[in-house]
Amino acid sequence: MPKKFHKPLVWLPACHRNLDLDDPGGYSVLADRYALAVTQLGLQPVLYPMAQAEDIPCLLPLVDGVLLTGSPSNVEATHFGATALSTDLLDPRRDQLTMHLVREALAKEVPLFGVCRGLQEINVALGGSLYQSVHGEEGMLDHREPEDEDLAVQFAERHDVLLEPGSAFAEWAGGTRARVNSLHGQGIKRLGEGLVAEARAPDGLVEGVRVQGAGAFAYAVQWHPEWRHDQHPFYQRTLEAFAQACRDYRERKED
Ligand SMILES: N[C@@H](CCC(=O)NCCCC(=O)O)C(=O)O
Repeated sequence: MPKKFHKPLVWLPACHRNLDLDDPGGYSVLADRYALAVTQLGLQPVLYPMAQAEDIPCLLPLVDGVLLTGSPSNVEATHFGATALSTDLLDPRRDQLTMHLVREALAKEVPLFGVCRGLQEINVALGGSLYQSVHGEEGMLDHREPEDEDLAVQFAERHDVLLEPGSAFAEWAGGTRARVNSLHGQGIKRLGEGLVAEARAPDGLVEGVRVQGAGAFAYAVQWHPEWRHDQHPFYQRTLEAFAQACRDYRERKED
């Protein structure tokens, strides 16, 4: 009898990039920092390349959590009733999968955590909308990273977030204010159905949400807790809470 793999499996949907212009086929990619963070939490990342929405009923039962990662690509504006900017880097295959995966993970009470683009995907999948260029909006900060700087600067803490008193975010942060990084041009405009804003940037932009009434862990953040999480207690405790939810989910599945 083959030994059952002991680590909870976490699905990290791929991004799709044309890394080699001589190879129009493109590549399914996952930034190692997400996979490494998941591994360091004692979980096993899985990618499922080429997975499509119709595969979700077969693939979702195989995993114990879903982590929607960030990506330089934008959620296509057509998903929230707007027109994509000509400058948008898009990833329609990722969108097509995650718009369904969000709803099915919530319906099946599979732990769900969204990071950056992942927050935006959850918001749009639940009927919300996005600012396409937060920095172009009156009174809003520029939330983009300094692209010409090295990664340590790009992912450095950039602004405070104000955390809802009594929220899980405040528990993980040990207070109602925390410093976070910021690497995004889109942002939540209208909240999706059932989302509760529990973290906001100084300009009021919603940067942390909870899915109200979710049967399992269901949170999303605009910042990147995977970045050097071992040096940032707020990031670490957020990720550990997701990991524990995946372990609990797996134990319930095995009962
Ligand atoms: N493109 C969207 C989402 C931004 C995002 O996910 N940034 C992460 C970039 C680093 C990485 O690849 O993980 C936006 O600009 O809002």
